[in-house]
Amino acid sequence: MAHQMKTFENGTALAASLADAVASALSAAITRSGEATLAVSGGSTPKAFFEALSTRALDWAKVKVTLVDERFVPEDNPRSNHLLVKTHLLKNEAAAAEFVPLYRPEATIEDAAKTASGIVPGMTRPFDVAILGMGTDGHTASFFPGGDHLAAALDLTLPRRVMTMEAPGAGEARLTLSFSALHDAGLLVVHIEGAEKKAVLEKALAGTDEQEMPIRAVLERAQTTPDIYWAP
Ligand SMILES: O=C1O[C@H](COP(=O)(O)O)[C@@H](O)[C@H](O)[C@H]1O
Repeated sequence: MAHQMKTFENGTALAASLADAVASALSAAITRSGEATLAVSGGSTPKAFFEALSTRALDWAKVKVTLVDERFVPEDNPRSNHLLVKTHLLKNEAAAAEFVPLYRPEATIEDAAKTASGIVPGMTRPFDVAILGMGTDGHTASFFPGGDHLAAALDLTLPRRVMTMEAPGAGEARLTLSFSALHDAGLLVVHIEGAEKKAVLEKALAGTDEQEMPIRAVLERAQTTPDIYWAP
């Protein structure tokens, strides 16, 4: 299993180093292509990283930001990942970035996924940067164990798209980027913190069943070797 493990003394040091790496990758993409794309995860882990990244000086007006996954809830819902990104990332220097949400106020989540697939960045070419998280059940993005569309979400022969996912451990119905849209990002990061998640990662690295622990798809089959950022 190929991956780079980057270990830090604490979450603050991790956040600063990850923000520097992401800012550098986005700047390089802007120099190369005139624009850059960034997909970020939600949850509780990325807040300090978002705060640090928001202060990094780069041409944010040329950066499109979207989410790796989202609950099917509007932006003002406290469980919205959009709200998290708006509160902690889209400010300071990063206020100039364009945010493209996965959530769409359509009648059904299937319609929302279809609409989002036509709009969000990363659907026609690889993301410049994708930051994944991981739950203690071994999910990443909204690739949940027992998810109704898990097999299709992890199938690299299927097109890049936004998909729907329902799973016992997911709470609300989810919108998620497919693995095909994430695995070849220019910079692919798995960001985890705490002893419990380190133990989950070690368990994932010791086995192969992706249905049991979908993070294994990233660790085993991503085209881009993931950098794993961890702090206690
Ligand atoms: O449900 C989610 O959980 C994971 C991990 O979240 P955390 O709170 O344990 O950091 C996250 O990566 C994903 O984007 C989110 O929707």
